[in-house]
Amino acid sequence: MNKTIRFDYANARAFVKQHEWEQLAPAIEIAHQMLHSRTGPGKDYLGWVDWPEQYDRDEYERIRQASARIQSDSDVLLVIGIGGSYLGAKAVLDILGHSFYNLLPKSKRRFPEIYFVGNNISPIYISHLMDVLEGKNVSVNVISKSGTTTEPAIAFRLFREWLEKKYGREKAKKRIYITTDKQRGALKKLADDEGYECFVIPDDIGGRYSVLTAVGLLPIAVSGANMDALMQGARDARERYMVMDLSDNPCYQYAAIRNALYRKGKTVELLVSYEPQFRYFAEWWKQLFGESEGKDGKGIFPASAEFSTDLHSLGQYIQDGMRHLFETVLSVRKPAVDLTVQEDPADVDGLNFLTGKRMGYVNKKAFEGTVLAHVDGGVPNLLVEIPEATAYYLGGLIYFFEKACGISGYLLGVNPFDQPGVEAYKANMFALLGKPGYERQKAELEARLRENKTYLTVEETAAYLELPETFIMEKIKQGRIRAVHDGNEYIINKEQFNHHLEEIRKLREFEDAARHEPIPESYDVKDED
Ligand SMILES: O=P(O)(O)OC[C@H]1O[C@H](O)[C@H](O)[C@@H](O)[C@@H]1O
Repeated sequence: MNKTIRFDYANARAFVKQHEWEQLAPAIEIAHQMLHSRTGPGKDYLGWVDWPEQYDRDEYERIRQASARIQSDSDVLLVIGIGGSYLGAKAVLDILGHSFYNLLPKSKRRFPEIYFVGNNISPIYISHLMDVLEGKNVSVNVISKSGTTTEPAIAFRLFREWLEKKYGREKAKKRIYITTDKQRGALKKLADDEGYECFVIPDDIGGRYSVLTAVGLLPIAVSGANMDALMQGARDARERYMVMDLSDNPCYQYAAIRNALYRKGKTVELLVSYEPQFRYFAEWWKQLFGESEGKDGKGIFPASAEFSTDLHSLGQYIQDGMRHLFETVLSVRKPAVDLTVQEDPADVDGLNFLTGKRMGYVNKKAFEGTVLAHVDGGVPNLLVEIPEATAYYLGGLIYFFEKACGISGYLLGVNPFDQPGVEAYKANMFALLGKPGYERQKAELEARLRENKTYLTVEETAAYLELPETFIMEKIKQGRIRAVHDGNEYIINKEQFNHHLEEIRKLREFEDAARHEPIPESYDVKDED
């Protein structure tokens, strides 16, 4: 009989009155109904609810076969994707794998090194990764539901070229695996045209809910992790967290208590772990809750911390700073490996009282002491504990948070399954990059950018004043515009000279008007700082 994931909110109960808790029960029931009868906002994105039961078995088999192929013909798998298209796989790999897996000698490693890329726009990151690939056999899994996300698309261009250079176009095709929409999108079309093997992100599962689909499963399978156990864990969790009754459903209790805390000003939730292997699980969780709840001017801000590391940096704030925090500690009952503290005859650090103690035990005491201190400091503490860091419990944990997030979003009164706010920066970025169709926005945004700057280069000053660069340069050289050398270029402090910008413009008008007459010597735009 499998053990269960434990949720304990005893260290938060002092912050929530009994009637506040009881009053949430009917709201939980409504949220449960909305989710299960598919009547709430975002109802077209509830495919994840029954996915652990209803996933496509044929595709699952194809994932297994593709992973075996990658394991046999590749030293490296590159996983290209961003947000929901990489965080889940990275989280699972980090927890189930070796902390330094990619660096292990080949004799200690049975499966390919795995690197995640296309999750930033950093040329440094990509060129450094290319250095690592020298002399290695590489396969690529490109993951994008929309197929048009900028970061993975740029990375894919670069690595596709890299593969084609190394293997030739035809052989490269056998090393490219695409995970995208079933029918639509640029990536799907490219995959069909080129004959890349394709896996599906179902229409009714959003990116942040997709880790148990091909999105997460292919990289997870390549890493050698047990995807059957992962799915079984999620399946059992689905069953376990189906109960509508708040008093008997830990998943709903988590949703309820965080909502109760939010209502009284605890607007930041810190997901805390004492194992660095959970770092990316927290990143996955942050996207899950951040994109699901942060809208309509509402939502708990999901943040994370790693203890005891961050107790030496953020610890002061958590203990003593603004009281808008609560913590959810993710704990593993039994560490996968343990070490013993050695005796030091000189006892220079005074720690001989720990001699013979297991490090896992010391970590546990750090955790227990911290919880008490933080609760005393006014930080409610929740605990989510898994028996062991295995694929089975991880599958359950993923489902626990996915469902809690959906319910929590409904309690908050938002659509937990859309993310309209993510588009704003994208539209601006496209406009600034000159994407066709964005011409009007481009001019407006560039004007705003110039307006918001303190320092302008010659080029920016020229654009700002709509004057030729040569004119600005000439006036700087004549000493009529004050500028300072910054490396090879001049920069102009716009704020300092703001009241003169108009005069610089006039200077130009004078010149234009009196093209044949000299500019009056007395007109000087130089000024005190
Ligand atoms: O899978 P993709 O379509 O490339 O999307 C990747 C990510 O980017 C977007 O900006 C969304 O906000 C995320 O929810 C999504 O996970």
